[in-house]
This record gives sequence, C-alpha cells and structure tokens, in this order.
Amino acid sequence: MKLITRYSCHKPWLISPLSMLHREVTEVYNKELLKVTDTLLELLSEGLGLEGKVLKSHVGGDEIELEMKINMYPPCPQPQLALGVEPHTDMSALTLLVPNDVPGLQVWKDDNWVVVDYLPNALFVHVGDQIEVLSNGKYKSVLHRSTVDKERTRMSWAVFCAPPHKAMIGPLPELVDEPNPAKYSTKTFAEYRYRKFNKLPQ
Ligand SMILES: O=C(O)CCC(=O)C(=O)O
Ligand SMILES: [Fe+2]
Repeated sequence: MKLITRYSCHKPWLISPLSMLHREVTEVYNKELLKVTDTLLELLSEGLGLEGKVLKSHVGGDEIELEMKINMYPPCPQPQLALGVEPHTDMSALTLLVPNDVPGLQVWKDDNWVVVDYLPNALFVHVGDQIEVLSNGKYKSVLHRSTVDKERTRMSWAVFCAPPHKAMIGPLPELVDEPNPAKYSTKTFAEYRYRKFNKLPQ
C-alpha cells in the first residue's frame, strides 16, 4: 500500500512549518481510512452477491493505493460565474472526502445538480470509475462538481483509493454471462488513467 499526498492549493506555506506533524497525522489517518475502505469494499462485494473479499482483491489487495488531495477554493465575488471543480467522475475505486463546513459539493441525480448537505464528522464516499467497471455498471461512478462561496474559503480533503497502475481492471467474470455481456473493456489502471487524462475513449 502506498500513500501519496498531493496539494492542489499551491500554497507552500501550508506545507513547510507543519510538515512533520502533517506527516504523522496523515499516516494515522491513512491507517484508519484503510480499515474503512476494507469494510466498504466488503459490503459492496456482498451487494453484488459475491464473497466479501472479491472487490478488494481486484483493486490490488494490500497494494491498494491511497492518494490524498487537498482542495482549497478561495472566496469568489461572483460565485454564480465560477465552479471550484468542473463536473467529473473520480477514476478511483472509491473516494473518501471530508469537506469543511462551507457547502459546495453537488452530485448529479435525476437530471439535476443536488447540493450535498454538510454533515459534521462525516465521511463522504464516492463510488469511482473502477468500481463501476468491476461491477459491470451495477454500481455507478458518481458525477459531481463543486461550487465556490462568495465570502468563505471552502476546503476539502479527498482520499482516492485506487488500484496499483499494473492492476487489470474489467468487469468481474462472475458478473458476466450471455444475458449480461461485459459493458466495459479490460485494461490496466495505468491505461485507464492515460485515456481519462487525455480524454480518449475507454
Ligand atoms: O471539493 C469537493 O467537494 C470535491 C472535490 C473533488 O471532486 C475532487 O477532488 O475530485
Ligand atoms: Fe471528484
């Protein structure tokens, strides 16, 4: 298992004085999130009628990678004209997100953008593209975006749980048969990332 922390706020002062403490706290957080990920993958496997261990083993088992990204959205004088993050689905297997108390996350549901209420002490979980592919479309990768606030800075801490680059990801053979053909092609996660980053068809 590999932990990567990526900063998208471009503020070096956030990193240097706090770096040692940040590293320790992040390592503890990482351990706890791995337990949450294991439980979620187990429940999602069972939801597909499979043994609990199946999804975890297909996303790399103990080689699953957690990548933390810190988003920072400064106040925007005309929030109706800007977005914090454009609509997208996450290419991870699962994303575990903690925002601050400034609302902004929206999910696409029933042809509308629905505001996700802030819930103190809660983790927001997105099903990502890799679970959609493995489940042959039974679970959908959630389309989401974030808005900005007129007066307050919004922040969110997203941890993307993803397979190692070499992992082959495709619809689970247990879920594919004649009436239910594979809806997605099988490829390495590295190939999937390359195609997604370069907006190529999957
Ligand atoms: O800030 C948010 O609530 C969402 C961020 C997000 O979707 C992402 O980093 O992929
Ligand atoms: Fe996202």
